[in-house]
Amino acid sequence: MKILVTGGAGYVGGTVSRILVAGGDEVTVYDNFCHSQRSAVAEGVRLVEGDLADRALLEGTLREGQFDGVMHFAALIEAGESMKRPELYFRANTMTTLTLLEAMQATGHKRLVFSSTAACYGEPLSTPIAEDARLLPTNPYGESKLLVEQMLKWMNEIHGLRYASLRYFNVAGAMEGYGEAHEPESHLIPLILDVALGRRSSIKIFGRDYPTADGTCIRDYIHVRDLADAHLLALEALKEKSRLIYNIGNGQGFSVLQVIESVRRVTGKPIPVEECPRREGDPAVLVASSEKIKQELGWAPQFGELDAIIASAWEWHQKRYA
Ligand SMILES: NC(=O)c1ccc[n+]([C@@H]2O[C@H](COP(=O)([O-])OP(=O)(O)OC[C@H]3O[C@@H](n4cnc5c(N)ncnc54)[C@H](O)[C@@H]3O)[C@@H](O)[C@H]2O)c1
Ligand SMILES: O=c1ccn([C@@H]2O[C@H](COP(=O)(O)OP(=O)(O)O[C@H]3O[C@H](CO)[C@@H](O)[C@H](O)[C@H]3O)[C@@H](O)[C@H]2O)c(=O)[nH]1
Repeated sequence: MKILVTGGAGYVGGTVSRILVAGGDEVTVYDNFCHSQRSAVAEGVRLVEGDLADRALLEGTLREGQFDGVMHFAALIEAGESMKRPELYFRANTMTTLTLLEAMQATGHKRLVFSSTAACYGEPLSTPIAEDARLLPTNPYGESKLLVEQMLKWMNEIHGLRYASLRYFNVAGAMEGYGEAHEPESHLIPLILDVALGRRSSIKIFGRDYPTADGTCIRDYIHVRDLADAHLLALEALKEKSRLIYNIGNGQGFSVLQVIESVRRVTGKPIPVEECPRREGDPAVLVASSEKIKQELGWAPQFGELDAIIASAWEWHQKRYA
């Protein structure tokens, strides 16, 4: 298949484009490198350097490529930053996606896999969270993605756009030769691994006063390889189905302190911590029910154990900074 991958120089888009290329698909990456490096682009893909806001370039790329599907990863991704600069997130995530949808409509592209997020749910009323749970984001990042989901619903109903919205929980881990390196890094696991490598002196714990057993936030960590598989299944399913919404998580929650303990076990390094106030906009607990995609598409994640996910990230992190 011919696939357009927006944000293909990033962590998840870079992983998925490598898997697509390895499977024989023809991939075009569209990225402006605002949060990534050119060197992260997979070998064997065509690269278009550009901003999603550039309607003419986007439309030209689509018209020329005549893709079988679009995978849309490009976005700003920091919930914490979105609490300080909400306007940035609505422009970068919501408005640019509208530009993409318009360009797809103008060029006859009908299949989209969209990177949505657990942040659409906000503070859940109960866990694990199913897809029909209340959608009430606690930060503008989540809202910027929920607005896209609402646009997608109407583009589907009125223009027949076929889409899959995958609500990822916390993505982690690495595959052979490629892993998580955000620019700049704000995510818990790579930051703790930096401490293990001696690149940082300690890890900040954002909040010890949450209503959880140890007082720190709980998240559901999903291996990037398993997440990538969900994308391939969703793209394939869109040949038959027209509107898919799925949670992608492991169904098990780990607190910030448990993640730090896991890194200590896996790396054998002491990890000094620094207790800090809460980061604004963080929900206390986000744990997925992913039964729907398992039942409907036969998704079967391979990495159930947090230690295994972290071990894969650790292997890659050490090589990257060797
Ligand atoms: N990493 C996670 O835990 C997680 C969880 C839930 C959802 N998501 C979503 O998954 C997607 C990928 O996340 P990631 O972790 O790979 O992030 P990332 O920052 O590594 O990748 C995003 C890529 O998009 C590019 N980009 C951003 N804005 C652009 C624009 N306007 N035009 C062109 N390129 C642009 C960046 O340069 C970068 O290469 C995002 O949509 C994110 O919201 C990620
Ligand atoms: O230095 C740090 C960094 C993070 N945290 C905490 O660790 C948890 C995980 O944080 P982080 O790794 O930044 O991820 P999230 O803020 O949970 O967001 C991720 O996971 C969401 C889905 O759950 C996605 O929507 C986002 O794109 C993705 O960044 C949160 O409770 C943070 O408060 C710390 O205590 N110290």
